[in-house]
Order: sequence, then structure tokens, then C-alpha cells
Amino acid sequence: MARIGLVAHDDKKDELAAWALANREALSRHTIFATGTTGGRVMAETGLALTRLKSGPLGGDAQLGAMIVEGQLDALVFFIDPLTAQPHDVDIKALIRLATLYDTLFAINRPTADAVLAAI
Ligand SMILES: O=C(CO)COP(=O)(O)O
Repeated sequence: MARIGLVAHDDKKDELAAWALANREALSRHTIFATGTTGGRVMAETGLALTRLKSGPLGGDAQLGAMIVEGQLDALVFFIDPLTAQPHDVDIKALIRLATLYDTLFAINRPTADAVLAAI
């Protein structure tokens, strides 16, 4: 069982929710954490139990980053929207930086999310 963080920017939430639904059974074997709005969508559309953190712009990305630092997260699935400016860009960069620094399994799109889920 792994501890997985799920995050998606607004334009990518449909994609992440669809991925989570398609992988519902596999995800149910793991412990899931998600930023607020992403977590709400995933819960509503898959019925998966998960821990909802703050919404990204309110510190949810920072909470996931802190979990990585504390050794409390094994994998991160973060569907980033590269075409829209985000008000909390510094938090996003910090999360990516910490996931990189701590060699976290890190998926940024559906193919890599499939690969991460197959690997854990
Ligand atoms: O903004 C986010 C990641 O940077 C995601 O936050 P929400 O899931 O609350 O929309």
C-alpha cells in the first residue's frame, strides 16, 4: 500500500477524475491524499475514500510538499495545466521542486500516472 497525492489544475480536473475512475480498483488499495477541489471531484465521481487537504491556492500544494519532506508521500500524480497562469505558481514550483529533490515517483499526465500506478 502506497500513499499517493492527487492534484489537478482546473482544466485538467476532468482528465484526472476520468483517470481515477478508470483506475478505481487499483487506487482503492492505496491511501490517497488530494488538494481540496481535486479531492472533492475524485470522491464524488469515484466514491474513493481520501483525505482532502486545503485547496491548492490556499496551501494544498504546500501541504503535499511538506508531506514529501516528512517522508509521508510515496507518489504524486499532478496534472498541471501549462497554458493557464496560476496565482499560486510559487507553491506549484515548490511542490515540483520538493518532489524532484526527494526522488518522489511523480506523474504529470495520464500515461505517466498509469506507469506510476503499475509500479507501486
Ligand atoms: O491548484 C491546485 C494545484 O496547484 C489544485 O488545487 P485544487 O484541487 O483545490 O483545485
